Amino acid sequence: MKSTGIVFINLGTPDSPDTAAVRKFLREFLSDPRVVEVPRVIWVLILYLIILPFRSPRAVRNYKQVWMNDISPLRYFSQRLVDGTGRKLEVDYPDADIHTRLAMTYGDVSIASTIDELIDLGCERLFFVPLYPQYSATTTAAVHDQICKAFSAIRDIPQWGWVKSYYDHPAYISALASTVRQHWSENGKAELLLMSFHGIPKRNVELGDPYQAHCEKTAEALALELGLIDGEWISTFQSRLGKAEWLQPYTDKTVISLARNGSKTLDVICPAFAVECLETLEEIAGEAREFFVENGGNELRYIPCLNDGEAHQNLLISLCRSFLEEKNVNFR
Ligand SMILES: C=CC1=C(C)c2cc3[nH]c(cc4nc(cc5[nH]c(cc1n2)c(C)c5CCC(=O)O)C(CCC(=O)O)=C4C)c(C)c3C=C
Ligand SMILES: [Fe+2]
Ligand SMILES: [Fe+2]
Repeated sequence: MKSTGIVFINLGTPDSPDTAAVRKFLREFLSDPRVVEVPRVIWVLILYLIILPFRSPRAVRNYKQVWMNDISPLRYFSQRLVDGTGRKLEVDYPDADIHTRLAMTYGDVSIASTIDELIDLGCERLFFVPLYPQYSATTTAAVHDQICKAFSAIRDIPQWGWVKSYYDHPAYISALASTVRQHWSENGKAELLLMSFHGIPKRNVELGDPYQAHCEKTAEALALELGLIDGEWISTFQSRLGKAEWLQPYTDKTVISLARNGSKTLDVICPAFAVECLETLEEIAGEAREFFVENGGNELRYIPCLNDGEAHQNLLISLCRSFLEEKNVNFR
């Protein structure tokens, strides 16, 4: 088998929880036209005059709350996930020469430099796995853009493939269901399971982004797998930015209204996030929990992401399998 490079890609994260690093990360991320589809001239003004000066200090405070010694949770768990999956791949494919890497869409390590490194190592085949179960132009297409941009500077492009989405993959749904069952066995079952997905602007969906439909399919498949009936689960969208309408119902408003209407216990899972990050640890396990309790709830129990668990590693290997086992590649 020809040497194969497998690149798992996550969003990116600041190098440290200080103003300079957070500003640098937000500037790169929020300058991508895939992420913010506002006319450039207007957006540059908003970004440099409002978002970066006012959001960065708040983001720094939030990142400080979740930082793990010298590393962000997103980088820590993503790296462990990729290292564990790489070790498993060596066992599953002992005769193959497979190199696994973690790359980030924004910040280090970039997709372009990872591609260069793998080609230098002799990889003739490359496979990319964006760690986003649900496709969105804001995340998955941004990864695709960078892969193609990197290849545009390369003369002899390797054979390559990618995973577009895996929102209803049986191994993904069953891995999520196992974490929920594990949580129930340790903590008991709350009155309601809330599945909170990262939001995107509503307009993106109206323009054809399939993200909302993918999230709904994940939520329905997970509820079905867990045997939950209507009224025992709900799905919502978190992390909105700016004044425009984002996908609804909003997680924060839902958590508050559930508590005000008498809910006492709530289990929350964030299926769109492969690993823990600011948005799960600070926004859900921190802020949403406070909202729930301040408004009359007793307990919001956060269910961890799939992180570097074995079920997640097996899922990623399933996503790579057809590419790894393809026999008739490079017809030349
Ligand atoms: C799960 C998929 C994600 C989608 C879809 C997504 C869309 C999206 N995000 C923003 C703005 C921000 N996101 C931020 C953090 C963040 N976003 C994701 C994932 C998705 N984003 C992750 C995994 C993280 C955490 C990164 C980390 O370091 O832990 C942030 C920065 C933090 C903050 O200030 O809240 C912003 C800003 C937009 C505008 C958008 C779609 C239009
Ligand atoms: Fe985001
Ligand atoms: Fe957030």
